[in-house]
Amino acid sequence: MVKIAERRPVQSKSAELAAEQQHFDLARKHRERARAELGEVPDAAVNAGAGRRLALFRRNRKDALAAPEEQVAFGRIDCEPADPSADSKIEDTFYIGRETIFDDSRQVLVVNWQTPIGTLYYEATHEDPRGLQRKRTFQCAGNQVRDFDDVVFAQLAEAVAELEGPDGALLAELDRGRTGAMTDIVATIQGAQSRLIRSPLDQLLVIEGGPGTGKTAVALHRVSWLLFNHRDRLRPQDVLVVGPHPAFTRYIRTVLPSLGDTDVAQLDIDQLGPPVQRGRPEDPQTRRLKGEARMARLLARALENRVGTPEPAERMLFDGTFVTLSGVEVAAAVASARQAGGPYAQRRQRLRAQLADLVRGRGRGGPTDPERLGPVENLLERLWPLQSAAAFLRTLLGSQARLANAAAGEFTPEELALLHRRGADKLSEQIWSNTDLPLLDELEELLNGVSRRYRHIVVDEAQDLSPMQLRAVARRSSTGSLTVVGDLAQSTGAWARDHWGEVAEHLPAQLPQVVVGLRYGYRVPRQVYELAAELLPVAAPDVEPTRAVRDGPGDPGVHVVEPAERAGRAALIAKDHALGGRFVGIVCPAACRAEVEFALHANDLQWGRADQGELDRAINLVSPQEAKGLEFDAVVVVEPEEIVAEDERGHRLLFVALTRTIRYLDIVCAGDPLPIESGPDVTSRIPRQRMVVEPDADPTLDMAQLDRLAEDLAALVVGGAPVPMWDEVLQRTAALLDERADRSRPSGRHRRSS
Ligand SMILES: Nc1ncnc2c1ncn2[C@@H]1O[C@H](COP(=O)(O)OP(=O)(O)OP(=O)(O)O)[C@@H](O)[C@H]1O
Repeated sequence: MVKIAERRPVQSKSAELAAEQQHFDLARKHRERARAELGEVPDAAVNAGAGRRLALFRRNRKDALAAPEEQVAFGRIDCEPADPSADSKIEDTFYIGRETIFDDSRQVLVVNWQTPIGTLYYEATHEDPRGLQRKRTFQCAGNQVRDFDDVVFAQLAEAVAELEGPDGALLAELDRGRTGAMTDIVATIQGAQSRLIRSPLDQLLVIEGGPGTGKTAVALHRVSWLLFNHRDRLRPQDVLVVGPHPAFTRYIRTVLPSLGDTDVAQLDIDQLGPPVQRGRPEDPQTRRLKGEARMARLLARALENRVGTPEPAERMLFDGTFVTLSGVEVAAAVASARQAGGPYAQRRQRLRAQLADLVRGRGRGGPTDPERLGPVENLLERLWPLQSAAAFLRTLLGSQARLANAAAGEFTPEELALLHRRGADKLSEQIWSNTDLPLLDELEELLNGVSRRYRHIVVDEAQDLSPMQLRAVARRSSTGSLTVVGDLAQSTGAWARDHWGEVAEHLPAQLPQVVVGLRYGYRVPRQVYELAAELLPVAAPDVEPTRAVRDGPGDPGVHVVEPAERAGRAALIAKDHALGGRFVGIVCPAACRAEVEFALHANDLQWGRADQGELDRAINLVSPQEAKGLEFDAVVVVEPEEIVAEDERGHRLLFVALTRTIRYLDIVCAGDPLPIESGPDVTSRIPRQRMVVEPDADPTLDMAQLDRLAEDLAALVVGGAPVPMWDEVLQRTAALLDERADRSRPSGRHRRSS
């Protein structure tokens, strides 16, 4: 089954490299043979369905194979000989790669990283070598072996106390330039990470750890490992990965396919609810209230309150024949539908069937033909109205009386006032806030039952989710098997948490709940982490700092400037990094957003917008909230005091902003670069930069520049207001421009062509 190699005599490194290259070439030849064979499987199948499944199987297998130019293996392990005293010492050597490769006599040339043998590669340490003599890590260019590093466990045990520090391969990997897409880490998974990746399926596993400890990477590799090792119980379609926002989901979406797992659903938390128009802002108090678990009870009661009471006699006319049902018998049918379990729509069906039976029963003469039961439908609609989640919620929030009825003493009048709002005249024009989405999802469940359930769910950045959002996750779990990922020191927003128990209490409880931490920081360079960690005593005193595994190219740059220079300086620093070929993130608080966009534009720079799920430019503009989970080669943090002011747990938000870089950090500010003392209310002392757009036309402005200016303005409008308000924004903009034109040119108004 496995390749057994003769113990090699000690060779020169170049001879060893040549031998390794020979093995790599051989394995590649057989990988290509396997690829060719997949293309040659005959199409003939017993029927069309089987043919389609066969074609899909072939396509998936082919997609899972690494590209022809990719290296066949990234490591090798040499096991201790079974009998070291025997004369002819034979050792087992296994090459570890992304997929198993056989030669044509079914000898294994490369072993898949997800197998128990692959696990040895990641988890052997000098303290517990797990029967290994040596672990070899290859450095390759494509399939060409350039070099390798060996860890000989016996020697290592003598030489070091701790193996979890970075090895050469890991450092090289961490120094790789970033793009807008996360990549897999199969070649350099660390021991503690490996243990989490292959930890049992049947549990609710919380993976916690500081920024850049690899939580997301581990959770995604865990999905791949579980899919491989639990093929009998888990198919890709049984797994859901939930992220905090669209930019994050886009950022991670290629990792699983690169591991060969193509059909795993990856959604951001707001996609769990029904698809509706979003963009309504919500004040923090209402946001907090709408996230509370008691909202679920309010919705359930409100729905039950919609069920009507019959008249003392319900009279219906069927093709000239009157049928009368007594209010008592109809009420009994309603009561039995109320008591029946299941979603509202299902119980409505049950009531319909009961009413139909009643009108046909005991010689009453009601029609048997379902087509002719119109009057029953009318009664049903009056007693048990059919409704969509959106229509129901709009009506409920728009009615003080309905809210008060559903509150059942569980909400104060002030809280009900926070919930009450006038809905749009038409349902199609209703704009929903993000906090409405879990309410809609809850209603969808109450009305129709959840449509899709998964056997394993990963929830990333879970520390911020409200109880209502967690319920939306929980109801999609069919087994209680979850991987929950997060960092309490990065927990901000209306639902900032200090304990994992506050999250887990809203998740399924049928399986054991286990919290495990990762302690080594792979992303953030030591100098940057040390600066950011100064916030921890204020931001999250109970959270243990991580240990950064590597140094960065230098200390963070701190640029304290006049407010008027702030945005321009940030843009120029970002530009310099981008010209150096770096992937740049400008983490910018809302208060400085307009000035930074203006400065980028003035410098002729294009930028990606995380709020539109884009991280596709060399320079990307990201809010501190959107920055969660993301990383860049270089990060420019604008005005830390404003970031602190943006959230009740503002120091945590700043901690997030400062820990997004893998190499360079620049802070550009007019206030304090590291406002440890300040709280959310102190920023009034930072002079605000007011943007002044002079209406005088630049005589050199050409059509292309005009178009670009228009595009930028349009992007501001799109990101700043919901679609139905665009006209309003544009009219106000026009009025402002008129005003400016009047002020600067007393003799005339600027003219808009009609
Ligand atoms: N074993 C590893 N080998 C190579 N790179 C790694 C390893 N572990 C983590 N990384 C890299 O470190 C970076 C941070 O990883 P990841 O985003 O998973 O961290 P995180 O703990 O989820 O961070 P955050 O809390 O900021 O979201 C990523 O670029 C990831 O690829």
